[in-house]
Amino acid sequence: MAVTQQMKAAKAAAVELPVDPTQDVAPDGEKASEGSGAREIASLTPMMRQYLEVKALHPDTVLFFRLGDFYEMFFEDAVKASEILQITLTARAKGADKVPMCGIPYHSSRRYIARLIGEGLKVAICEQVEEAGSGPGIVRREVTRVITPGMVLDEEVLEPRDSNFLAAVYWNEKGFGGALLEASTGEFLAMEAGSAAELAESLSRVEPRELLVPAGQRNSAEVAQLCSRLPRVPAVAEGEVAAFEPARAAGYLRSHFAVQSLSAFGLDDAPLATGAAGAALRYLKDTQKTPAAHVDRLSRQERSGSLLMDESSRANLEVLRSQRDGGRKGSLLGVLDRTVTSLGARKLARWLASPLGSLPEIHARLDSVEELSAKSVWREELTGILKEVADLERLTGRLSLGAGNARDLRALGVSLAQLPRLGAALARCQASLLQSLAGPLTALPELANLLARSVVDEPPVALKEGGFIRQGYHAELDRLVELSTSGKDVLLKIEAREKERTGIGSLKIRYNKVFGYYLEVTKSNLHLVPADYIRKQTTVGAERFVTPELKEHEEQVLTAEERRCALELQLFEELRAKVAQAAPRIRSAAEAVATADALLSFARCASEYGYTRPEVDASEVLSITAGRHPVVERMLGAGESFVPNDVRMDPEDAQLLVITGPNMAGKSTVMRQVALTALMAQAGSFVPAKAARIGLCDRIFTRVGAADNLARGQSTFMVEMTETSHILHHATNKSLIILDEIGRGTSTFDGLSIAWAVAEHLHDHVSARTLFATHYHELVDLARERSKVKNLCIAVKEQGGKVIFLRKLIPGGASRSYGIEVAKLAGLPSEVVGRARELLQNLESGELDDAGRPRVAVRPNPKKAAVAAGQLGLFGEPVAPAPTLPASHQKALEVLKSAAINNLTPLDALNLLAKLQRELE
Ligand SMILES: Nc1ncnc2c1ncn2[C@@H]1O[C@H](COP(=O)(O)OP(=O)(O)OP(=O)(O)O)[C@@H](O)[C@H]1O
Repeated sequence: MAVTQQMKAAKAAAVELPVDPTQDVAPDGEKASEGSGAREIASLTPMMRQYLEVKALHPDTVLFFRLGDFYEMFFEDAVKASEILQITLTARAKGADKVPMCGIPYHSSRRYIARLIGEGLKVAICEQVEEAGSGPGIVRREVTRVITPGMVLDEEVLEPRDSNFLAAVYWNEKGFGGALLEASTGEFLAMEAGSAAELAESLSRVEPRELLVPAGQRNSAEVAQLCSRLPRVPAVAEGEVAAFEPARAAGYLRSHFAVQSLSAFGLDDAPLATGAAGAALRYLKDTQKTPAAHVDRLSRQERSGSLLMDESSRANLEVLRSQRDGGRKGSLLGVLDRTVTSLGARKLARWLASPLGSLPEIHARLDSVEELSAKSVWREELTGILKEVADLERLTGRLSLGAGNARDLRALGVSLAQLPRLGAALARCQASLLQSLAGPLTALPELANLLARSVVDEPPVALKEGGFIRQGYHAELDRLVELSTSGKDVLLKIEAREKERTGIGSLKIRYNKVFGYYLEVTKSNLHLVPADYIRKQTTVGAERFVTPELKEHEEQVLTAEERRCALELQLFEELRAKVAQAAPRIRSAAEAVATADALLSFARCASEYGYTRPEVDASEVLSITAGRHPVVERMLGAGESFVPNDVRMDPEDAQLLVITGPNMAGKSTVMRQVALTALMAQAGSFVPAKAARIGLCDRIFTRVGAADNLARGQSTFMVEMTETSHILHHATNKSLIILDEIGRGTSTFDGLSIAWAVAEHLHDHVSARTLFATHYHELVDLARERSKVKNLCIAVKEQGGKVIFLRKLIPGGASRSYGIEVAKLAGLPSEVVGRARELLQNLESGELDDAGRPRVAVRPNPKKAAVAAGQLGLFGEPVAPAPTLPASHQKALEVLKSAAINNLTPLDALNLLAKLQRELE
């Protein structure tokens, strides 16, 4: 029977069935036939029916159905999950209709959830919401929350050093609106943009994990455009169309934030951003089943004010991830992230993804880095304190949401206790930014004290059984704890006394839910039982008794225990409310911790990697002395060293640098290092150079390599041209452009023409600082025509027939590409290399064919050529009537004949022969 049919049938009918959940086929074992709805339903247990009802409400999720200590998955969910999670797929049933199922233990569910989320799936958690046996029928179960790639609160599912944003988008003919919401911290941003590309640029800074779009739009052209620019978004979810509707969304946001107008958030004139923000917040509340009290702020994000970069430029420059495997290793972030806290790590990633656009802010960061890099003792001191600070943002988020436990309170308390020390250390600094961080860090002493006094050092994970409130914090709790512990002691005393009184050595005081505490006497000792024992129950080998004294103590012990747990829970809630109240102050402190940690990380890199402070100003100059590539220099093997290079760009005479040089010489490396140096400087970091002057850039554009977007349905050349077109349309005289081998995706002449025209346009109309690497050596001639074009090349030396890469950038154009030498180095078969050399020689002779193309020799088939030559009488009389050749080829024939006579080079003769052969074929 088809699974969906079974599910549909379950929805349609309601029949009481046997209780055993494992028996999900008809009691008689008969196979239900297709379409036999009622019988199919009759074949389900109440549990399976409940499952199917819940699943019908959450069809787009993998449903985790709680059964005892396991989450079980059934039907397609089980098939999918067992494959992804690599767990055994079993079947529950008898007969032919087997229901696929698999399960995972409740206690280790988080890592399984993380894997499913990582695949872009949603997981609905269905829990038992009442005690077993507390009502008639099977226990009630409900979905308590839905975890989606963009909606994660669980510590174990979240990647500590990565942000986890949901991006909601809404658009109409006027433009695009977006909202970014981090469920675990409550961070909430909204923005508007003129196009999908512009919006994607803003969203990409935080690498959102999920895109929320209005229902029915998943496959729209707009979503396709956004997704193609946000390649790291693993999932697209749809939300109710009405939730995006601006007026309704505005009402929803006003009521959530309890404000009259959204003007304080900068959203009163931003209907598209409002629509996206309203839908994002609703999605959070719907999936997490929470009022989302921790989302207590919303801010409008403006594009201006930071250095803009689109996702593909960020990817080309390997800012956050390496292109090799998408990991941090091999990326700029991988090198510069020396942060201690997760807060700092996330902050640093944001700084690199979105460097600053304002000089005072850049200088403030640079001042801080300068001070910290000079004082290693301070760095050590600050690092020591930061090691004690947990993820304040996420802890507060969890606790404010009502999802945290006593361990979170403890971790928060310990962290808060460190903050005044951190504040005091920062207050000693000279740099104004560092000093300004001290204030928020010293603003929470009461909460730190409260948590230190109230929560034990090592609280249990579960709240239900108490045991996490510190002795001395609450008098009534202390009394109850005393009562329940002393009550237990009293029971032990009673047991010892009764053993002695009765002479029954095996007498035991035991407990069960039906009788509470009782005295158990084995059958062989019954004759010793005193008259005041009241018999309660007989079991196989023993009898159970109670006494009035025992019952009185039972009352004390049990009620004290119960009241103690209830009181601890109440105290926990009170503490949690205090944390929620202080959330804005904790967040400011978290922000200060993150900033200090990120600055410290920059300082550590500056001092350990030999970076220098860049001069950043409002000019359009970009001048780097002895610059290095921050990542390549750290990846070189033992014995290798990075060769530093100077690059100077100036609007007067060096605005466009044409860089030529052999393959593998280091063209891409030098261009990327210039872009990364500018980016690092604007992020507030020192740079890998002896000296650097960076005129503030408004954007960095790159067109590097053949980013293969075939998956997006575009050819490599089309992608190249689309990206180039984007650059030509958006670059300004403040931009920095990196163009690597423009035009290489098409034929030589087309490519050269395009490259030339692009360079001319950038020089004449855009005046952006441009680095242009090319293998078209003809472009070197542009410098003769355009005053602001400078030629640079990377030096190589030929020695003993080998090419030695010197990696040094020198003035002038390269004379050769050495592509064949590189191909040889790469291990191409010697036969192929030899043939390539032969062809190259021919091409370089500059001879053109009849169509005006450079002539490429075709290696003749010796046998056919001999026949052709014989037919033409080349070596004497024709052996057969010569074919009539068109006039153009008569000339070739003449040349060939004279070649034979005049002993021209064998290569020329062969070429002519080959040409003739082609004609004859
Ligand atoms: N300045 C340098 N010092 C040391 N090693 C370098 C330097 N520049 C480049 N390299 C090394 O040379 C390798 C090739 O450099 P790169 O990819 O920049 O060459 P390219 O000229 O762009 O080559 P192609 O034209 O084939 O794309 C790099 O991976 C790096 O390991």
